[in-house]
Amino acid sequence: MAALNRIQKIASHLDPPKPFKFKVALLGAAGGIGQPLSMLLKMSPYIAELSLYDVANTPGVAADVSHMSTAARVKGYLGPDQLPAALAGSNLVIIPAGVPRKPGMTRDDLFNINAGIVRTLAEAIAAHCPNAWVAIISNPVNSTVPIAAEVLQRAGVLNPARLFGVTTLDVVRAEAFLGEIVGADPRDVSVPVVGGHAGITILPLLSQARPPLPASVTAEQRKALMTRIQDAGTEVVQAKAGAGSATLSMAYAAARFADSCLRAMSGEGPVTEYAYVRSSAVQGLPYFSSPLRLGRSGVEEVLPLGPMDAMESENFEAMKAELLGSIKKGEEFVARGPAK
Ligand SMILES: NC(=O)C1=CN([C@@H]2O[C@H](COP(=O)(O)OP(=O)(O)OC[C@H]3O[C@@H](n4cnc5c(N)ncnc54)[C@H](O)[C@@H]3O)[C@@H](O)[C@H]2O)C=CC1
Ligand SMILES: O=C([O-])CC(=O)C(=O)O
Repeated sequence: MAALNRIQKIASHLDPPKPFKFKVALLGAAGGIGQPLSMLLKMSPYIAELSLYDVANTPGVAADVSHMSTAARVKGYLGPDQLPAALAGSNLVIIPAGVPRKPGMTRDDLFNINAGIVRTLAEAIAAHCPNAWVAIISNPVNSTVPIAAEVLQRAGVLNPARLFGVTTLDVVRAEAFLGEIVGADPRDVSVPVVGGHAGITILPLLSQARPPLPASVTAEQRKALMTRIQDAGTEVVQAKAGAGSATLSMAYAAARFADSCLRAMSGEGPVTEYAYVRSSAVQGLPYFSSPLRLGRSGVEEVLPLGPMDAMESENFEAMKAELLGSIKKGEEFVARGPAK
């Protein structure tokens, strides 16, 4: 027994427990993404307090998740009156609040409802946790991130190094699909995915994939893989046939993104992650998803996109007008002010 205790003591010294120190707020916690994401976040070794906010059903979700035997303390908050308390002291705020697509819709078709939701939530963040890192999942991401940025800027608290559009699901899908093709564990696969988060603005850089695509893959098959990654959200929307869009894979992707943020905040850097951020990576496009080096203070460096082959360069040029249009649409929405 004494020997076992000694071994346990040595082992815990070699692998010290993670600091359970951060408060993470999840806005939209009772939804299709919010519920499985609540569960995954409750398992994070970095989270001391998990704040679950929604306009419906949070007491049940919070009660359920709080019974998991992991360290994070869980609190549920319901409705706008409880939003300030949900946010106060948060280090990271994750936002999957808003409506999802149905078959036949584009992400931009969600703008009219989700733009107002993101604006309201960003106003509350500016007032109650202005230094938090903010990760936006709500679609259309290409516009909702500029909306949040404009709100935070008008409140005088914008830190572009801490505002992210979550595009991790595009990377996760690229890894899964390439893993299938090359017969590798997706965890050993890497594919940069840059640009934005809708249709052709999603640009997988297959020429930089590791392991590389086999030489036997034809240009046509390469193009088909690129298109599948770009349309993967629609693939799920159609398969769910009216019951929503990706929720489980999105929760997985968001948990992975949150883990990267919390590792970076903890100083366990350098952490490399992809996200849609305000940057000067591409001339004429104030927001772009790039590989990022994250550190304690947020984005410490926007990393280069790297070389593109002819097909990728063509797509890169083709996406620019659409991405800029979506950015401007978000910015103009905030400039117009609330509907009278
Ligand atoms: N960035 C990405 O890669 C992805 C983004 N999405 C987007 O995520 C969003 C959420 O999707 P789901 O969870 O499937 O939708 P859902 O409808 O299942 O859940 C949304 C939740 O947001 C809540 N909500 C609505 N208004 C709110 C407000 N003002 N404050 C707080 N909560 C509010 C609802 O009560 C609901 O619980 C959609 O806009 C969807 O398009 C979905 C998948 C991937
Ligand atoms: O496609 C949708 O509407 C949801 C989404 O963003 C995705 O799955 O990538």
